[in-house]
Amino acid sequence: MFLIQKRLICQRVITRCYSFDYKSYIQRRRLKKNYNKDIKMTTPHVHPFRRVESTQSIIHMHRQPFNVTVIGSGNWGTTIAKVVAENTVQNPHLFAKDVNMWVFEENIDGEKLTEIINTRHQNVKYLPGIDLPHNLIANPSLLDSVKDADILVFNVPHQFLPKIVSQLKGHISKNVRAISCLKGFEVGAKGVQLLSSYIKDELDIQCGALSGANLAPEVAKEHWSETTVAYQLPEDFKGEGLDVDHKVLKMLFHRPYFHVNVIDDVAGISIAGALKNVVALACGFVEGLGWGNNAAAAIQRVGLGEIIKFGQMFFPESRVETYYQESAGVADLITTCSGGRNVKVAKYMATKHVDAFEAERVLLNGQSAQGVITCKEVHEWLATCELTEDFPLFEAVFQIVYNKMPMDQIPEMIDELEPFEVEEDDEEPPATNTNTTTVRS
Ligand SMILES: NC(=O)c1ccc[n+]([C@@H]2O[C@H](COP(=O)([O-])OP(=O)(O)OC[C@H]3O[C@@H](n4cnc5c(N)ncnc54)[C@H](O)[C@@H]3O)[C@@H](O)[C@H]2O)c1
Ligand SMILES: O=P(O)(O)OC[C@H](O)CO
Repeated sequence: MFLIQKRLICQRVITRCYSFDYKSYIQRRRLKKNYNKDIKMTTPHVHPFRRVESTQSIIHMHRQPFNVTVIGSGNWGTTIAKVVAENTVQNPHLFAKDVNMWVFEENIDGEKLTEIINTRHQNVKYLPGIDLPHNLIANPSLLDSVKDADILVFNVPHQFLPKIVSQLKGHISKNVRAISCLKGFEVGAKGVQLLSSYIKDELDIQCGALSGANLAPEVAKEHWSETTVAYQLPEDFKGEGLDVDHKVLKMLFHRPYFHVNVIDDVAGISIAGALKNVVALACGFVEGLGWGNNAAAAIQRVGLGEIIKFGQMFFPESRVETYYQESAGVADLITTCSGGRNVKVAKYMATKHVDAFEAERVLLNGQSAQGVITCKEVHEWLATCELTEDFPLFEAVFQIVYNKMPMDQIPEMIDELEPFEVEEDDEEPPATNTNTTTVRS
């Protein structure tokens, strides 16, 4: 036995030494191992295209690395810009190092926010206390920030999106690709639209989405979390290595502390991300009323049901599995209902007896609780379809926020109990023998 083993080892060593280049074999194994680890660590020398023995590998193509611009610099906008800028430095073959971040300019104690970000490398207003990479360049001009971009990452509170998109119209090439990190809907002449579809339609560019259980302050501090990116290859996809695909997106967003799963269900992750903010407001109301964890859990249960129903009814292309399998689904619902801004605003409304806008003003220092706007958009859409009664929790949130409905009426509003009817049966019940078990063949 010992002899056989020894012979096998010798054979392997000989094969490695003489039949091919052992060093490159080890190198390839290392690259493959890193890639298979779902790119847990990204280094300048490891990217998915280099290990592929393909003539279309990115190192053979005549394309410059992708330029990335982040549009938005709020709490999440700045956090995602940090994530992206860390990855562009580490993957110079794939991405241009400098990342432009469009900043809605404002003065902070006499200084421009863009100047503060570019010199002190902190967004002192929207992400204080977090050091930003030096290759993240704040730019107050929207058009200048996008002029060389291959990839646009949209990340603004969604009420500002239409104006931004209208300014961009006519200035963006069809070959640009985009990811929307926004949570909300656009309700207008086209009915209810995903924000990624809105961007796609308005700018004529392919757009996916990023959404997950991602409270920005935790991601910014590099506490581990997961997210979901969803993207569908466009009809004019240029090919691997020449265009944005799932691998490129993973390289752009995945960090050791921010684990990315890339799928193609753009609708599923966007619906879940938008609607969980409405559910979080309801959670905040019952928390503010002092009703405790059971009430919050009940709200989340009903809320998840309405989220899935909304998806199935209006976006049948969304997949039910996404809601429970992906970070963008139930995980985001849980984290937002535990510690998000929507729940804080709603709790403050309940305890201080102020409206949502006053609560936002007092608590958020210019940030936005997106559920406040989303519940109105959802109500408008459901009212148009005469379906408000089918979504009693969403409707209750709207009525509380905009029509001062008392919060303690939520349980009655969402009560689903059907009246229990006893069926009259005149027939004799069949004789049963409780000691026997019927085995079906
Ligand atoms: N913050 C989070 O934890 C988080 C996490 C995941 C997703 N999101 C989503 O990301 C999106 C962006 O959220 P955020 O947290 O970055 O924003 P935010 O709530 O921090 O909003 C502040 C931003 O809005 C900008 N702003 C103010 N007035 C403006 C105007 N007139 N035009 C354009 N911009 C203006 C400010 O300059 C600032 O950049 C939202 O849809 C949100 O739901 C947020
Ligand atoms: O702070 P919120 O309530 O806007 O929620 C933040 C994120 O959407 C959580 O993923």
